[in-house]
Amino acid sequence: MNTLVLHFDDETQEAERLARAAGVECAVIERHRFPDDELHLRLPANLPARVIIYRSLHRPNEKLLELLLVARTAGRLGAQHLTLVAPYLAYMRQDAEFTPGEAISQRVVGEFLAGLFDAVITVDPHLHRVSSLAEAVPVAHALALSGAPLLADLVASHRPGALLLGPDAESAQWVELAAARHGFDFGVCRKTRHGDRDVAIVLPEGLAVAGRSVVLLDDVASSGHTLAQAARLLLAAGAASVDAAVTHALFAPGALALMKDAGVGEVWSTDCIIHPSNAVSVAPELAAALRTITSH
Ligand SMILES: O=P(O)(O)OC[C@H]1O[C@H](OP(=O)(O)OP(=O)(O)O)[C@H](O)[C@@H]1O
Repeated sequence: MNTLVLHFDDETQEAERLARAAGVECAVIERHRFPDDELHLRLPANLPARVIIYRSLHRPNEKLLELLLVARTAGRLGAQHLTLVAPYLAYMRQDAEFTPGEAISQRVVGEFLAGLFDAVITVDPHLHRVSSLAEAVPVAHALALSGAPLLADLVASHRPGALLLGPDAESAQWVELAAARHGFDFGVCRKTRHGDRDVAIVLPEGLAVAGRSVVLLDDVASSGHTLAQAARLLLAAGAASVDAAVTHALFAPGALALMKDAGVGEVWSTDCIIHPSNAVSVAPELAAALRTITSH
């Protein structure tokens, strides 16, 4: 055994899926919380040269400290090459100082991770003003995969003939990819964000939605307002149905209810973030990405 996947006990299934797909062993990191809230972690005592840490970084704050403890300990226990597989990568949205004094969290967290790991693999990181993951997380191997092909296949099997719609300009990349893969009709809305839970959306001009089965495709659903607002407009314009497919099921409390109230039917997601809407696993893609790193 020269490669091992390490994971925490709340992501056992996902880490095991990855280990199976990659053909490597996996082991759990034991975690105990002391009465004063400090963490006690315990890794397998003898580690191989290559270690992969599986940690999806939604609700990230404590997880980042765990990664510091794990990575430093893994190095002491014999690991020579550390890969972080973080299907959801946190703190990628704040990539600039929009008002003076703000932390540029993407840079700080990216440099923090680069100080711990030799390679980072993630899926659909929310990057805007930087053009590649390596710019945000300056490691030797920074790989950003996309959940869009998997979601496209899912939509093709559940809603053949659907009209695919991206809720904002950013989503055009995923909608175009999915449309090219299966020949869906598609369109991209315009979105203006006024606040965390306040977005205005304009449907694409001239796109006929009446009677169509529409599937909204996006990278993340968080408060659910983007998808809910798009669904309201589509149903008001005569769409026969509106479903939604997202890579990252962040879903803040109340988000799903909001979307259902707006008329969204099915909600599908990848297993990047564990959620009842998970309908497809990214493990095979993550395993393929791992192989490209280990071949170096
Ligand atoms: O469920 P919600 O709370 O509506 O959030 C989800 C939306 O937020 C993100 O875009 P965002 O509006 O942040 O784009 P921006 O980064 O360009 O502001 C993401 O791409 C979704 O479209």
